[in-house]
Amino acid sequence: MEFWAFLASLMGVFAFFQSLINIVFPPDLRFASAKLLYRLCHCFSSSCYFDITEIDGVNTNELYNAVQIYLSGSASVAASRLSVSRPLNSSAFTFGLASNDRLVDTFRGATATWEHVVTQRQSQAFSWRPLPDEKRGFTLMIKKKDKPLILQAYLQHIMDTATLLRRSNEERLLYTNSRGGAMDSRVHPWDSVPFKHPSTFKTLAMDQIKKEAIMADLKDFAEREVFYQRTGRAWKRGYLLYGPPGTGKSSMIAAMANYLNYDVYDLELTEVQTNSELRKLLMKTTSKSIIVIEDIDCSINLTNRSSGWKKAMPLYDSTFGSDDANAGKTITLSGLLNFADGLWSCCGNERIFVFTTNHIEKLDPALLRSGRMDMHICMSYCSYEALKTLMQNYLSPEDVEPEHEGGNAELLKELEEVINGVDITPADVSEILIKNRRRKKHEAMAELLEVLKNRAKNKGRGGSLKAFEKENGEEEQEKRALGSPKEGKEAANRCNGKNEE
Ligand SMILES: Nc1ncnc2c1ncn2[C@@H]1O[C@H](COP(=O)(O)OP(=O)(O)OP(=O)(O)O)[C@@H](O)[C@H]1O
Ligand SMILES: [Mg+2]
Repeated sequence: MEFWAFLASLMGVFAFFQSLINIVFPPDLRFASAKLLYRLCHCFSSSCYFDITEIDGVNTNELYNAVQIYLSGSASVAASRLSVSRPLNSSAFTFGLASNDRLVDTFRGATATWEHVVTQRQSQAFSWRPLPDEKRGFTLMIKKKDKPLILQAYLQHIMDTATLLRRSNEERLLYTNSRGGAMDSRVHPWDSVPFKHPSTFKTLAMDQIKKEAIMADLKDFAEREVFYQRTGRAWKRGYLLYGPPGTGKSSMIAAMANYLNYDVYDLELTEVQTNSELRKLLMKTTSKSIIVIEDIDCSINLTNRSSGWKKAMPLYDSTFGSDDANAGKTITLSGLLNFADGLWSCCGNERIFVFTTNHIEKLDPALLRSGRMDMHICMSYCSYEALKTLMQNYLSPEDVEPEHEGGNAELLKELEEVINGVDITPADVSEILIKNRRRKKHEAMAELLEVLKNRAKNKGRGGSLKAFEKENGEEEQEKRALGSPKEGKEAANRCNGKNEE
């Protein structure tokens, strides 16, 4: 009984104080005073907080991704509750901090507490820019006294560690631009899968001098951040790969990516509607990546910027009005050049642009002009040197050594003589070797020789690539190897092994 009387009097006191607060602080004032109280507490608090959200305005926040990777390393040992995932096609498990869970990290004696904050986004009735359903972010809490000492260095340490972790996992990604597929394609315009192309410079069949020049160029690019900064140049490089189908242009891109450990962005230009869309895609690529536009002559008409070219371009045929009327509504050559070369191309660092084409003669001179693409690389028909690489790949290394016991020397000599007069792509040679791989090695080589001889007989061509190379001497060869910019038609003729008209 006494207990109930006590409880009743306690509730009476509570009600009295509540009505007193209501009288002294009207609702407006109450909110303001709560805010004031919060600020006061904050002033006297010894901690400070930083929010790192997944989406920063329109851009994906690179720091958020870096924190996620960085914490995934320590999360697996330190956190009590983890999210574990295995991305599609990936070979590794990824640990992450579960929603609203915490993890304590230390850096140079200072303590940093991380919290992964995931909240539901309020449903959007209509939006020009649909956002994901969940709002994700990390909150970093550190002591105020540590702020000047560690903040800059700690965040940089996170970025560097995340890069290292990603590279050591060798989980590089192949991105492609999605359209209409994903609901949030405006926020995440790139879809990605792990990049696992096995092509390397070792397996790539081409002339050794050319190959080494390209590798040296790539290495030089990747190692010369200071040079680019000192000379005021954007840290990017452009390569134009041209040549007949099946000569290894795509394989070369994969070899480049594997050599430098870069991600690959395969840009499908026909999926991009406007120049501004192109710019946005570019903004959402990461550093240390290769941005590829394959078959550039087919993706967009780049022969001429005058009105004549539109007729030839089914993609734009009906949609085009006057240039002015359509400015900004369609993708144009100048938009593409800005993408690869203009101010926008510099958002981000250490990026390589690669364009490929089977028809260099169709490209606008603006795209070929000196300095636009740093290197023009002709991928041409199979030379004897390239043939040897392919035989090493598909047969065995010893088979291409003439002095090898059991001797394929005769066959090799004949192959060398015949291939000089035949235009055969590495893709065709690969096919023949794959088809015959179950047979004895010398039988596979004999089969290849047979095919080459037949081709030489049927074609009876004089102006093969090799003949052309011999005619034009070493100097010309070298220029072509490094691809000094030149008119497209001229370059195409050389690459196709024809004499200039
Ligand atoms: N230079 C090469 N070295 C090694 N393999 C090659 C080479 N060229 C072609 N191949 C083989 O032929 C296949 C097709 O080559 P690839 O796709 O790289 O040619 P491409 O030049 O990109 O052709 P396209 O112009 O049709 O896109 C590859 O899978 C590879 O096995
Ligand atoms: Mg290709």
